[in-house]
Amino acid sequence: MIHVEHLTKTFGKHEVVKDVSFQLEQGKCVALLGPNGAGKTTTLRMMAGLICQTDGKIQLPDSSTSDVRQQIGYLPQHPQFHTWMSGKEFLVYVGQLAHLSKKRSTKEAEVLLKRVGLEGAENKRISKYSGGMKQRLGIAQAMIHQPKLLILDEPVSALDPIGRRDVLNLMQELKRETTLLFSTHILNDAEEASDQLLLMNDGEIIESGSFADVRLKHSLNKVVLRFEALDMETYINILVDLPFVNKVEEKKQEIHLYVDNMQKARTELLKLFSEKNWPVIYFELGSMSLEELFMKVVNQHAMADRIQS
Ligand SMILES: Nc1ncnc2c1ncn2[C@@H]1O[C@H](COP(=O)(O)OP(=O)(O)OP(=O)(O)O)[C@@H](O)[C@H]1O
Repeated sequence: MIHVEHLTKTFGKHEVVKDVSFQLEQGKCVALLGPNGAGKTTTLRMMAGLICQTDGKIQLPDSSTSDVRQQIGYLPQHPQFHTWMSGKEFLVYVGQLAHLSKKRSTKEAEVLLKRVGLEGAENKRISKYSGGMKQRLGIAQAMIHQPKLLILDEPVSALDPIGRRDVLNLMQELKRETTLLFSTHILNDAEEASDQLLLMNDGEIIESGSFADVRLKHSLNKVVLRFEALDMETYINILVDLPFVNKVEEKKQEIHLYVDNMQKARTELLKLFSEKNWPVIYFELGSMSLEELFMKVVNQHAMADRIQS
């Protein structure tokens, strides 16, 4: 376990990370989500040992090493490379900065270049690399000293769809061997790549847990239906009279039902579809897009803050 306890950072009078506590289970991949300015980068930079916290502590698995950076690999939001170097030269150089011998660093570099899919490009100058290749090289440099925790700050936000896909696939592989914490504001990427989320807003963690649990907690009493045949009126006229349905909305080719009780709605609707032989092609319970969920939690938090003050 990696424990972050009461982490706080103040710049001048501005408290940008406010008493943040969370735990990262070893071998998990966790997404740190939040709007611009929420405090994600500041939190990650404190965890990476790049800036000092004003208060609180970060406890890593191996407490015997005094320099936490030996246990942590970090990819900054805007990584910088010596672009006149080749990918391999750069990795060997970074490995030596992380106190590996030249021999060990060269060996690790060769293994990592294959792992991140830069085989064949290892002797090419970094200036000739695409954005996705640079990002994969950035991940390799963060892993050269085999850290226990890999921290990636916005690893995919600046990439085109192909680069994004490559890096997301790589993250899927890496999470099998190291704990991974990455920040993003691309919600679908977060859900695809990670097991858990930490949602940050205005310097605080306002939601955490698995995506499934968070979705369940904030799910709406709403059912979305789509039918193969588009005679919407017929369906709506029947659905609107069901005792557990409060409201029916027609949205493009979907019918949205707002219901009292999700369990009852599920059972009764399935019975109805079967009795009437309705050609249902889509049936979703408690639906809310990730964006809606994100906005709901952030707005609830802002509202609670306003009421308190
Ligand atoms: N060195 C600094 N000095 C003063 N204020 C800072 C410093 N670094 C960050 N901040 C402020 O701290 C707040 C949080 O910034 P941070 O970069 O951690 O947010 P973020 O969630 O990573 O945002 P983004 O998604 O835009 O990168 C912002 O208001 C920012 O202006």
